Amino acid sequence: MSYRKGSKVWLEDKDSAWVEAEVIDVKDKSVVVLLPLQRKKITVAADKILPRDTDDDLGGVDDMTKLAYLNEPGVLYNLSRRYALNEIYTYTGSILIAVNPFTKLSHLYNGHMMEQYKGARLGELSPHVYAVADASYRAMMREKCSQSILVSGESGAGKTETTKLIMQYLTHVGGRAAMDDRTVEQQVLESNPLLEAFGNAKTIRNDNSSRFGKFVEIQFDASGRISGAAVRTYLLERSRVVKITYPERNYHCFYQLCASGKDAEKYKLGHPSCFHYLNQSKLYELEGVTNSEEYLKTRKAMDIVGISLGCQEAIFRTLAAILHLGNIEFSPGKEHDSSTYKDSKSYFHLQTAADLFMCNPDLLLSTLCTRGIQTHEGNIVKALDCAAAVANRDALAKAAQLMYLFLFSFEQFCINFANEKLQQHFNEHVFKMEQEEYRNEEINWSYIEFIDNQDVLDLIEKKPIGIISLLDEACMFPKSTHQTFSAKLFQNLGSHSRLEKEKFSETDFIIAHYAGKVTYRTDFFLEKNRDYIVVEHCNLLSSSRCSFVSGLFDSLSEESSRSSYKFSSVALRFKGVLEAVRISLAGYPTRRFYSEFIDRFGILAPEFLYGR
Ligand SMILES: Nc1ncnc2c1ncn2[C@@H]1O[C@H](COP(=O)(O)OP(=O)(O)OP(=O)(O)O)[C@@H](O)[C@H]1O
Repeated sequence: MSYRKGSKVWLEDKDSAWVEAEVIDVKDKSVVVLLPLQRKKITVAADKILPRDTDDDLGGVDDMTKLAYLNEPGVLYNLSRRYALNEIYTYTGSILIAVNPFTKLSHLYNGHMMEQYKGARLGELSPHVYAVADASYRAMMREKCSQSILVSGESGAGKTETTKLIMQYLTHVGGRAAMDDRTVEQQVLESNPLLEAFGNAKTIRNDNSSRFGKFVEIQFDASGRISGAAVRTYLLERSRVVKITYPERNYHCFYQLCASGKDAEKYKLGHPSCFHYLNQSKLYELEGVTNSEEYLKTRKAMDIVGISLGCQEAIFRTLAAILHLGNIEFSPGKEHDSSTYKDSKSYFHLQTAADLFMCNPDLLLSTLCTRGIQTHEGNIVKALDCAAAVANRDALAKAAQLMYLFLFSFEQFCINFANEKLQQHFNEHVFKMEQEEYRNEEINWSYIEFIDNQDVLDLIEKKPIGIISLLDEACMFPKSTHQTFSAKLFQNLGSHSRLEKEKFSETDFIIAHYAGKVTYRTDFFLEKNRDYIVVEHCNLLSSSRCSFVSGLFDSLSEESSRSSYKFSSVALRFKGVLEAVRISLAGYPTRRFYSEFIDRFGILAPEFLYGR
């Protein structure tokens, strides 16, 4: 890009990312710019500035592709100008960007608005999440094939709210007339409080943060009416059950149950401050939320989605058992390095937890304080000291893992692999749509280059030599350790441009992902990949007469809170959006309606203009 005196530009800035500037002198490889707001002149390298749109439309544009310069500062500036006017939605072509308003914008979401967007072409009305939902509904009806809407963003960005709005819209256009029975759509919407009670918790960023991934499927019949729905959840953050720090909370359901009055009494529960798994953070209430009312809402949601009373009872009994389990403390036993319950208070919680789990208290105690080891001579039982018994207790509460020191790395690896897959899908999708548009407009164009992350995907999933294949292979040999796995990894893939060895470790590796480099600790990779479960815990849980327990624990798995933040540093926050912008930029990014174009540039070719 060449600049001239008077060019309006953006200058990179440590504090505010980008500031407005104007070129006042151009030298060989540098330029002198004036910062009008700061009233100073500075000389900077030419690659530190980017061109700025001079068409100063104060309201911003509703589609980024209308920006004269599609670059990061232009995109951010446009979003902020719109945000200032409460315009939270903006398109980038067919992608909708939503900026969380953190306040109720009731004029945006109501029956009247839904009617407005029904059947309207994408882009005809102001950008809105209803428009995206409508476009996919129409595409499904037209093409007779399934459609997917991907909602992504960092924690607190508004994914859950957006998903609910999409569901509300789809139930509006695809809903049936009210019947005397509960409708499928009602059940779909009503399942939200239920999922939130058991899978959401307060975090630093979000009072109601979903600590699990969610895949919502809504099925329609040939006439476009909703015929069924399913919600699949995965990757619950299990470590939260046993460990929380201020100002976060454990899962909402625990506080709800403690505030449930009679039910709490039945399960010998009291104020959350009495329970180790809840009192580590000393924060029990949420602003604007009453735990006892939320409990009733959760129960109602359970009724609506058809969970029987018996099953509801089993679920809450299990939750109560977990809280009692957390209060069992240990002291050294008679033998060296052994442990037992500490005092009568701990015994009370042990007894209560066993009652609630519906298992034998002696079996529960031995499960907590001993560990079976397989040897050539057969099985032997090893006593656990107090610290190990505590870890074992927490592992039982989380229902699988023994230690969580480096626990997250494998999950982080899986999540980032999924992100790579999504990124590839996203690139190809945007790219294909560009192609299609050029074809429709009969525009000559040449192949657009875009960031292809196939090499990262090959590194991870290629057969027979990729990280996953090598890991699977290592898991088949009982003598493998994470050291032998890492050695094999570097031996086979050490020269791959996306893989590096961590300098200060023999076994950690680094992957250069599309969004940046991430270090993985391999310590628990093998165990995790084998889906390691402490045998004693399985035995205890399967001895339980409560059928729900095994189901609940089966479905639990870990999610790394670290990883969810990893890809969301400020610099990477707009990665996906900017990639879409980059693809547009490589093609024909500036789009004007024909009439607008003639208005503005017609004067340059009057003969052509008037000839028409
Ligand atoms: N469209 C919206 N209108 C008003 N408020 C919103 C909107 N979207 C999000 N919010 C507010 O932001 C909060 C966080 O949003 P949400 O829980 O949807 O984030 P999330 O991306 O799902 O976060 P997490 O990944 O932590 O679960 C909501 O509780 C709500 O207060």
